[in-house]
Amino acid sequence: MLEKYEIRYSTMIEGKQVEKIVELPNSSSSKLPKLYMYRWKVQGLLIALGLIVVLILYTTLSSTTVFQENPSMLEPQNHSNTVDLSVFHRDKIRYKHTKRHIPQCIIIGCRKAGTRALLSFLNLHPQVQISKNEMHFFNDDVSYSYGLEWYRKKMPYSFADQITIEKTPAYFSSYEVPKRVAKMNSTIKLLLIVRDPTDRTISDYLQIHLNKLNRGKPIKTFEESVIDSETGKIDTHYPPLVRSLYYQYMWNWLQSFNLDQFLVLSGEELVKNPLPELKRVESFLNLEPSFTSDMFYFNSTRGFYCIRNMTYNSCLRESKGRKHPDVDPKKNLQLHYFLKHMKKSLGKTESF
Ligand SMILES: Nc1ncnc2c1ncn2[C@@H]1O[C@H](COP(=O)(O)OS(=O)(=O)O)[C@@H](OP(=O)(O)O)[C@H]1O
Repeated sequence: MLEKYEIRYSTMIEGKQVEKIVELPNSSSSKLPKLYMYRWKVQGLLIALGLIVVLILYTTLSSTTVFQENPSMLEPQNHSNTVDLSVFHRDKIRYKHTKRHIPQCIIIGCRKAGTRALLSFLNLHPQVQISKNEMHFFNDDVSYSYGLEWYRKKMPYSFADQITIEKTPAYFSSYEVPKRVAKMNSTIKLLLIVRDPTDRTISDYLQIHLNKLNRGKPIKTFEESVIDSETGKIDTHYPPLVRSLYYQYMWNWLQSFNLDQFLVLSGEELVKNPLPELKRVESFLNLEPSFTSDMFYFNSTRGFYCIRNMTYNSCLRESKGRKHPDVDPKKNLQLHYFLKHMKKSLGKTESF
């Protein structure tokens, strides 16, 4: 610790430069040296004060703003479709009094049928909050073992009058899932989007094929994958094929839920024109009519409808809408008949 303090200064005495040193006394009456002695303590105190101010600001702000897009909350009394949603719903604002809720609606599948597009479009509705990630809660034993509270905490914040929607396409083809979902909420609403089984199978194959290619694993053509090289017959255990047998999964779901709890949507219709399919969802979920055609535009480069926003337009990632390999099922009679059988499965499922 410093005991002595001195000030050095130069001055001119009789034309000569003279340097003078004045020693300062180390007494309690000297304020400058005292402050200098305590400068670390003073700095520490200032930093602590700064941190307290930041903490107070953070707690105040985080309790008043949330990542919510909700025009109905901005205009609580006005739920009519005359509200210009393009003005409201795109602003993400965090609100007080929001909570994480267990989903009241789940998009259960099908894989590769347009589940991401459906979820993203539904997210435009002011009364909808979506879980952006696939949760795989009901089909993964480890996740399921964490319990419902774990699942709830993964959900986005929402207002009491909003619906939380989760999508995990693997739910549809997982045997255990219907029972587990029913145990959570036996009156839940379920959205199922289906697609022509042949296209869905090829899309599913393509996804697996590209994953293998990325990991440097051996790859096969579509035909090599669906036809067993030893028997020359259709490999009825090939997962992409099995996953297109919608009817058998639907049967399993109907053991746990009533038919009126499902809304079956068409993947093809969603691609052609999303609005009518979204209107069907709106009325199925008893939501205020809010979807309008100006929310979407057809992007000719992508070949799909995309979301029109006030500040930006957004399409789904490039991995959605890949170019399919040239498969001609008619070249293989067995495959042709198998796929025909699958189409019947689609017909039965769509009639639900
Ligand atoms: N608007 C829009 N934009 C892009 N893609 C669209 C859209 N609507 C539907 N689709 C179709 O969605 C298919 C992917 O389906 P999923 O999102 O269910 O796939 S996944 O199971 O989540 O991997 C994807 O399948 P592929 O064409 O086989 O890639 C698309 O055809």
